[in-house]
Amino acid sequence: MPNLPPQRTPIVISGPSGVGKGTLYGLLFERNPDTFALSVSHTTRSPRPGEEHGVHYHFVTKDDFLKLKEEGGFVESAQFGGNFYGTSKATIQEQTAKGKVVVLDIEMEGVKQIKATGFPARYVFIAPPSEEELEKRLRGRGTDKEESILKRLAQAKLELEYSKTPGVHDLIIVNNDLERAYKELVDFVYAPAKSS
Ligand SMILES: Nc1ncnc2c1ncn2[C@@H]1O[C@H](COP(=O)(O)OP(=O)(O)OP(=O)(O)O)[C@@H](O)[C@H]1O
Repeated sequence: MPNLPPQRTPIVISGPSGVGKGTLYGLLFERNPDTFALSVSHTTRSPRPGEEHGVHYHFVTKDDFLKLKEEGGFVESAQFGGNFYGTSKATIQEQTAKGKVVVLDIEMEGVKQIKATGFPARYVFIAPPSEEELEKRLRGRGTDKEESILKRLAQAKLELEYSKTPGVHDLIIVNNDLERAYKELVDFVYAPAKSS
């Protein structure tokens, strides 16, 4: 039986690359089966080894991406590291219709766009214990070339700055100890619905 949270509002998880977002919501999915669905983004970047179309991303051509964007098919889209990324409305609607709590893994510009549209969501920011530790994790992960690591670290500084803006996020979790960070996430996600 799915362990459904009292609130079913989609959860937007953001934070610098390499901070452990995927690791954290991976645990959420694993420990609460059939409850959550990751919103699969569209991207024009090439798949990394092991990434599958429709599972990790919808891999599309630049032309197809721009056409969907023009049609207003994205709740957010951004260009990062020379590629386009976006979350399609249809993807969120399909998963919500299936009864899932949708989790969106979104970078900073996307967060700003979704907030501007007034899309109902709960915003969680994952912060690193320090910039040094973030660099260590990015290198330790072994998926990125040096140039990409440097770009991600520069972007991380901007994201950390933005995360300090009051009222942007409903919860900020410092991902130091993984189990403690997980507990903060799960307590937030399963918090009783607020009566307003
Ligand atoms: N609390 C933690 N302590 C130590 N290492 C961690 C912790 N959380 C995650 N990591 C490690 O940090 C690396 C980056 O994690 P992950 O790939 O989940 O980051 P991400 O934020 O999803 O990155 P991206 O946005 O680039 O996909 C991984 O090697 C992961 O195992």
